[in-house]
Amino acid sequence: MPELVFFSGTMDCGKSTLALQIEHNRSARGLQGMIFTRDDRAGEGKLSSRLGLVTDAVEVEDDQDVYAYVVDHLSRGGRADYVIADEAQFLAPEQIDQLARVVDDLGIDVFAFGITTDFRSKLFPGSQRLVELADRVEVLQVEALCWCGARATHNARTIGGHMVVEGAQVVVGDVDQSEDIGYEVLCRRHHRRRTTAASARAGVLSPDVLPVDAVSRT
Ligand SMILES: Nc1ncnc2c1ncn2[C@@H]1O[C@H](COP(=O)(O)OP(=O)(O)O)[C@@H](O)[C@H]1O
Ligand SMILES: Cc1cn([C@H]2C[C@H](O)[C@@H](COP(=O)(O)O)O2)c(=O)[nH]c1=O
Repeated sequence: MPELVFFSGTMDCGKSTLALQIEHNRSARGLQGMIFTRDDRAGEGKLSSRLGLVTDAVEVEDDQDVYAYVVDHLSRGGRADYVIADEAQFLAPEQIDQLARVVDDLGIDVFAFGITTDFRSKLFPGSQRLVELADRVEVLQVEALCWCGARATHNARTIGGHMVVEGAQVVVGDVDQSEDIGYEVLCRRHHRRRTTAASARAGVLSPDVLPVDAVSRT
């Protein structure tokens, strides 16, 4: 049975790498995939991994009907044995429904990759729809780590290394503290306390370092 699979995790946990491996393994066996992406850091029409691999992809536009795009490709004699959609959190909920239709009406596997929640730990609309519709949600095996060593489960947006909670939901960027605006993956405890690696180093007061009395009053 064809499936809609959502591979989800934090930033920097290997989603794009896995997407490229799936593409490599299938194309090595003569299958032809259709690859969608949106707002990859490497630029328009690219699917890239931090390991340095990159491939061409179809850049999904606002209001684009991805189901119609696949049908049009097939009707022109093209092949699509499977579909990959990276940065799927940036797709509109309607486009996720269209991917589900690719599975159900065309019998094609769709592998979607994306982060589930934004820097405020709120679901992206596209990811919410994927959780609602996917046959399977897969959490990646290689865990990204918080600075404290715990499994990273949340994405923080940082300015100058310090976590911010105001701003637009979509700001394309990397897990890079040298940039003005960057991202850092954290465990839930440190995301809740807004303690990034830089603020921990700077000894910024957080409930982690407050006296027990003070913690019980907060
Ligand atoms: N220099 C490196 N050596 C080994 N692995 C690396 C290196 N740089 C990045 N990685 C691996 O690549 C992962 C990020 O892969 P990527 O596919 O770009 O992530 P995602 O798409 O989830 O943001 C890191 O978690 C790490 O496992
Ligand atoms: C948390 C968060 C992330 N983004 C952006 C930043 C990156 O461009 C992508 C995630 O890419 P990755 O391959 O998973 O690292 O999403 C955003 O726009 N808003 C956010 O809140």
